[in-house]
Amino acid sequence: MTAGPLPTEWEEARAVARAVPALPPVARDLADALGHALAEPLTALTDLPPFDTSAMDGWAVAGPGPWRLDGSGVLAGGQPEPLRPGTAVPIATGARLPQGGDAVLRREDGEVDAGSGLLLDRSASPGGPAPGRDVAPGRDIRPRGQECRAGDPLLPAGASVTPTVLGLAAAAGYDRLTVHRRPRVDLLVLGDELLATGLPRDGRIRDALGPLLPGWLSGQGAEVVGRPLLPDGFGPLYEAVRDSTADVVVTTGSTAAGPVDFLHDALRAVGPRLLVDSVAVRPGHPMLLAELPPGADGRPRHLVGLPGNPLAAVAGAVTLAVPLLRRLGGHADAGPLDAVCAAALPGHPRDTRLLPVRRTGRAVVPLPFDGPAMLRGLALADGLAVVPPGGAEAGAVVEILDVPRP
Ligand SMILES: Nc1nc2c(c(=O)[nH]1)N[C@H]1C(S)=C(S)[C@@H](COP(=O)(O)OP(=O)(O)OC[C@H]3O[C@@H](n4cnc5c(N)ncnc54)[C@H](O)[C@@H]3O)O[C@H]1N2
Ligand code: MOO
Repeated sequence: MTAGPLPTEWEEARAVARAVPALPPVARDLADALGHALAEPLTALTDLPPFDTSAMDGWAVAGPGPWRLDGSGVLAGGQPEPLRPGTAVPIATGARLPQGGDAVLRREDGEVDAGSGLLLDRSASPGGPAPGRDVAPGRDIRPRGQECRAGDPLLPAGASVTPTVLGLAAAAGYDRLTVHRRPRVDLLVLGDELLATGLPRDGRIRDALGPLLPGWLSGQGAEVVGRPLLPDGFGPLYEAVRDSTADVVVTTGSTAAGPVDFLHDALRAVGPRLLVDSVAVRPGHPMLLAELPPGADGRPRHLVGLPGNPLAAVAGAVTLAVPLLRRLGGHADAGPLDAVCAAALPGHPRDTRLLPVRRTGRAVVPLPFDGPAMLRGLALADGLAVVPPGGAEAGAVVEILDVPRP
């Protein structure tokens, strides 16, 4: 009997997966930039606000009141006439403040005197008008440059482009962003026993990973380009890996030493460098990471081999595929997310364990149905707890790995 490969420690495996350079920068329209990472810092192209702006509906006023009304009003998007001292003009929230205007009197604080036609500030006396009181200069004005000046750094390179980042970039004047290219992934799902539709029958079961993994990986910035179900056997797997032009090939199943586990043979034939060949983690220990021969652009390509048991495949995805894809896509590390254990989390005697957990308040509890072939616990989970060898006691702090949500 031959001994298996020496497993890589779990933290070390994550570090190996992260040790890749980011893919090259590309320009993308805002509408196509979501989920990418910024390849350059986001710098304001304009002052924000770009001009002095009314923060409220009311009147723009010039100097102390009472004020004579002048003009029909300023709406957002309009170009106002200058205001002379002692005059006021109706103004809408977001409208540009007229030159000479030094405050905004809110609609609910002002009253036009029926006799004189003058605008009075009645904010000091809820019972009635208080002629002569002045709204303080600067009141309810958003001054030009309050949020940023043109040239100010808004976000560093490596920031992930979220919906909020798209909004900020648009506000700051951008039509296009320079982002890292998204890693392209070929997902190869292996196993003659797998059915794509219908009920399990005749010893065969449904493929759970074809439906599960694309959403998980694209949520990490990857573009899943191919996802065939491959039959067991050396030939189909070898050809699919050899012919793939994706940045990353992700396989499921065939990592262990069963009679139809051809992944190691196929890899030997393609000629990669094995970077990780099994990890000291449960479930998922037969996972592997290999550097494939370079593609047409000379860049290294990678293969992540995930075990076939579905929860073990997810453990492999979060350990190897997620850090690799985040780094290829140029995303900065978010830093670990920690939580307190509300109850003891069971561990493995020697290996790290990744355990589906649910949040209760600010703490986490383990979920049942956490076997390597099960997804029932994970489907209810808020995250995967990283449980050290021997387990974690109630009150201990553990790292939590995110699970995707819509
Ligand atoms: N003698 C040993 N046997 C096994 C070991 C071991 O160390 N020594 N490790 C076990 C562990 S742990 C795992 S995990 C699996 C890894 O197996 P493979 O990666 O080779 O995967 P398969 O043999 O193809 O399948 C395992 C299991 O998972 C089911 N499967 C596969 N793909 C899917 C899918 N897409 N959707 C749903 N279920 C899937 C498959 O039917 C098998 O039941 O090896 C253990 N054995
Ligand atoms: O570790 Mo296996 O990966 O238990 O299912």
